[in-house]
Amino acid sequence: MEYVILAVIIAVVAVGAIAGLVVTGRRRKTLPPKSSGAPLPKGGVVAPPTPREPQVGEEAAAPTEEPVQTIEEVQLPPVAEAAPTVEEPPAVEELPALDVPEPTAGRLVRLRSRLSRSQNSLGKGLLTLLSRERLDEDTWEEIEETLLVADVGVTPTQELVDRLRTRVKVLGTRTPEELRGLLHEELVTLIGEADRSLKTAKHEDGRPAVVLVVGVNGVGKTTTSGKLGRVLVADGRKVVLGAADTFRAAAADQLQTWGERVGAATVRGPEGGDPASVAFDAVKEGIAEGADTVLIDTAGRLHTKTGLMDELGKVKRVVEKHGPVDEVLLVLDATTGQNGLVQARVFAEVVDITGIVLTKLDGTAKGGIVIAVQRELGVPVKLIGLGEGADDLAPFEPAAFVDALIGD
Ligand SMILES: Nc1nc2c(ncn2[C@@H]2O[C@H](COP(=O)(O)OP(=O)(O)OP(=O)(O)O)[C@@H](O)[C@H]2O)c(=O)[nH]1
Repeated sequence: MEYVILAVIIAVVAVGAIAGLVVTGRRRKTLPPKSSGAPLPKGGVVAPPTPREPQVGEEAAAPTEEPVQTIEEVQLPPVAEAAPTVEEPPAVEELPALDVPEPTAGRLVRLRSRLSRSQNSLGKGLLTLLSRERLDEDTWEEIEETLLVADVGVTPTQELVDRLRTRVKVLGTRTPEELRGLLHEELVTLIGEADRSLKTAKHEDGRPAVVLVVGVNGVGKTTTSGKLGRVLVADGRKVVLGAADTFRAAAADQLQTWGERVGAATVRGPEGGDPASVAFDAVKEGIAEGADTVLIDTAGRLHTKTGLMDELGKVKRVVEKHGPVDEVLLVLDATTGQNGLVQARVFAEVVDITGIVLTKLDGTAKGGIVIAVQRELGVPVKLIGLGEGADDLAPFEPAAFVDALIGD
């Protein structure tokens, strides 16, 4: 019996011990993992903590006070505008290709043969006379006459003959090369040095240079304005033309055609309109377009000096409301000789001429007018017209001109 009681006690103790072990093992398994020191996931990005579920018995969080909007207050997103209807692109009008004017440098050399009439009478004529074996008084008189007929003018002719006489005497025997060199030198000296550049560059304040082209009708004024526009375009300038010769609609058409060929805009007014107003508008347009040069063709169809004075004076005054005029170019027809000089004097009294353009030098033996007109007015010849072609206007260079007259 004592053994039975002992066995029961041992059994109870054993069961108790086993039960204790099972409970401890279960508790260990439910312990939360230690958060501290846990390694970061690759890339160093820590995921945001997941919100803790509210537990029963915990206080509910106070509600956030969101303003309640009425239906009227709700802003609706703007209604997308109706997609624009796709318009057909306008038919592209075929524009005529613009001319590319010839470069201005070396034009006189290219056109030298156009001076053939002056070459024969003035250049070659003088050389033949100077090459005579005996230079007697008669020969010197012939030399003088040749110069006068070529319109060199009385005073310059006298000067030249005197210098030639002295130099030929000093020279003694004369070879054709020596004579050519001597005559070249003396003619260039007679033409003289001057600033022949055209003031056509834009001003520092952005205002375009303004060039007035003046002269009587028929001298080639409009043609010269057109050709000069091309010279400027060839030199890289942006040009606006002003057709202030409102007496003849054809003159404005003519100028516009010249402009269109090189992409220069032309400002014109009604036929018979106020030339000063067209000139003013042309400069205004030039400023608006950011042009380098505004070239204004004026009218010369005036029979009285007072009329001319009034009109040209007004054009200049009105244009100068935009700023000073940079060049006033007087166009003269070389074939009219002394008559051209009379016109030049009248114009010089009305406006300050800054340069002369001698046209039609290709059609005359009177190339000496270049010397006479400069002397007469004290204004340099800046350009010469050597034909009716678009690029037959050349900057005047004395040495190249004399070369062309007497040959190399
Ligand atoms: N041979 C030659 N003809 C020229 C030259 N310059 C102009 N002409 C011609 O001279 C003629 C008259 O030229 P225009 O430009 O109409 O003369 P304009 O002075 O403007 O005359 P208006 O417009 O009537 O006032 C035209 O047939 C031109 O082709 C030149 O250098 N050589």
